[in-house]
Amino acid sequence: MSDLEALKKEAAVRAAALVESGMRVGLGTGSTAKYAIEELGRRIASGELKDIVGVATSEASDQLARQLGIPVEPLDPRPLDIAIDGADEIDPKLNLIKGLGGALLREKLTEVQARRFIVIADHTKTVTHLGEKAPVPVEIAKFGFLSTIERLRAMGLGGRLRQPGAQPYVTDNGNHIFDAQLPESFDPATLERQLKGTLGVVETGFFLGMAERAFVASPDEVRELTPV
Ligand SMILES: O=C(CO)[C@H](O)[C@H](O)COP(=O)(O)O
Repeated sequence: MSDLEALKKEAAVRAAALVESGMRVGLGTGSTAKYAIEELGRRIASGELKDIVGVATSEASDQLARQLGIPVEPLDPRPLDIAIDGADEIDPKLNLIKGLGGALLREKLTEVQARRFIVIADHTKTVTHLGEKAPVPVEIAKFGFLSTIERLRAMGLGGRLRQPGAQPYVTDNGNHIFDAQLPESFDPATLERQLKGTLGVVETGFFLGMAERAFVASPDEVRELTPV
């Protein structure tokens, strides 16, 4: 395991330690969230955790959780006790960019319902301002997606349709993703509102004011961050 992977796992184990028997838990998506799901599976297998219910934010996490003996249920209106997930960027207020893994819609639907939303990451994900390193993924309806992209470009956004191969990327919800390059200076909440008001946009990768704390692992220590 590389040093970076070891750091991601360390952050994930710290977050998974917050899960107690009987909790309903939002299960994130991505390479860091995978370590948290594995740790929950380990704690269940050892008898340390009982009666956990997971709500998975992607088909991949659903499958992994079931393989590890974590009971999985669909999202319903009941609150979740906790949700644990990775992020692509984390600013000092714990505003996030998420969705480079493509699961932003189910992640936001799940994590907004969690009493505690805990972010896990290695130190490369921390930024001073959102957009420093990552684009913001914007999930857009497949129908008319080129027209939606025109509307996004007309707002002054650069970026491109996510297309890893011959065909555009398709999310678990059957939509496409436009990875929008963010301007030098912008207000995330204003841009989020504008994007959500744009015809064809399903959801954005801005997760603003949602995270309670983050476990961020650096080579020296795991730092526990709360919004500044
Ligand atoms: O938002 C996500 C998936 O939609 C992931 O949480 C995010 O991309 C971070 O992934 P990783 O832990 O693999 O760096």
